[in-house]
Amino acid sequence: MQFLDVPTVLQVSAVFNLMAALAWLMLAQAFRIAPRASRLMAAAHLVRVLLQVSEGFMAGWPLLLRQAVAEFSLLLSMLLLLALRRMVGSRRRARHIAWISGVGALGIALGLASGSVLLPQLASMGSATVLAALAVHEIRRGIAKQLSPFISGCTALPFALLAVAGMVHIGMLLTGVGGAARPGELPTAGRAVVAFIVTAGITLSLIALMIWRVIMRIQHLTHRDPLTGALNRRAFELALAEAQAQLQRGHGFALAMIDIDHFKRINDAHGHAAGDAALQHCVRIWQAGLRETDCLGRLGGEEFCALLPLASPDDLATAAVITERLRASLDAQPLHWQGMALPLSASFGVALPVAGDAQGEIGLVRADAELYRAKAEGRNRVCVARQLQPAASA
Ligand SMILES: Nc1nc2c(ncn2[C@@H]2O[C@H](COP(=O)(O)OP(=O)(O)OP(=O)(O)O)[C@@H](O)[C@H]2O)c(=O)[nH]1
Repeated sequence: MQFLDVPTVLQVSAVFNLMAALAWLMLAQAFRIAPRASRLMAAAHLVRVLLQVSEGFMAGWPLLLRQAVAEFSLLLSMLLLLALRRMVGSRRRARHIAWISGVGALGIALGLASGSVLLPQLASMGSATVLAALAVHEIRRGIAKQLSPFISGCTALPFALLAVAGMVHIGMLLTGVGGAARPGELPTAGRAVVAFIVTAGITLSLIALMIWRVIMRIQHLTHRDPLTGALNRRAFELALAEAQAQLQRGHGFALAMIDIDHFKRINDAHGHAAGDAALQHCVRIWQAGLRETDCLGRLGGEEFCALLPLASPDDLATAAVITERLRASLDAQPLHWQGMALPLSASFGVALPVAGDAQGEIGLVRADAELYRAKAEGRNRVCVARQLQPAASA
């Protein structure tokens, strides 16, 4: 790549990093989008800018100092992994990142102390490579379920490239092939371009993750009840209409209407906050008892409905078993409120939907009638609708 001027590539890279840092800071400060993750990203880019800009000043510095700045900065720029974890909503603790970075930093320090040129480079590149591989894993775990394999693959690609480039670099350091750059020396044009492409790719990947996160947040706000996290009425009605459409294709489901028993008493005796906590408690318990394919909606107040997909369209017995499990689990787990255990129970009405009822209203009315019966028969029970007989053909 003789036609490429390495200092120019480095300058372009520094300007790119500076713009990216400013953009992340703007997202954090002005738009308040994922502020902590955005600030971490800005910091990671600024480290790279400082490194690239300071190369001119460092020319007269002792070799040891130049090498320390170069290797520790590389490790520090991997701060972006912490930002990435936030964006994909990783629930695992970040302790392993601290361990890998700590071992890397120790390796760099020991290498510098021993006067070796190779060891600090191996330590920083080794830990950066492991952290990049870890980033690929976090992306696959965090978003692969919600996005197509192509999109999650594209998002993970720059991190995979960084891991591969890191391994190649380590190989070159160990074998001496390709004359790995000594600290303070300019990299070859090829390396400068690869570093720039990987940096730009990682930035684009993180921007894509940020957009995905914002979309998920908007979806959550528009589809979920803010108090309990269950689907709101509108989202539940959409899910029901979709399930009705699937019914024509032979995919059955059941509806379980739910109403918490004597809920007013909780509000009256312990206050509205206790009532809110009771609603959250119930939803937490029911969500834990439902499968991923089921959905739970809050239709209003203390009234909920569960939509339960069935393997066979007439399988009312399975729906009754699932609903009974929901009833029993709430009955067994009182709400702990200000040192008291408040018993809670709910009544349930189960019915199958009716074909041709596009919005599922008939199914809801039938389940509601069973719920009414459960209340009338003493509450804390499940009542199941009789199966409708298919209309006799003419
Ligand atoms: N804390 C709280 N209370 C709510 C909320 N939405 C509705 N409520 C209350 O829920 C209560 C519903 O009471 P009722 O419809 O009489 O029903 P109930 O006391 O559960 O009696 P049964 O259904 O007959 O067992 C009312 O007091 C509402 O104010 C909410 O979001 N939070």
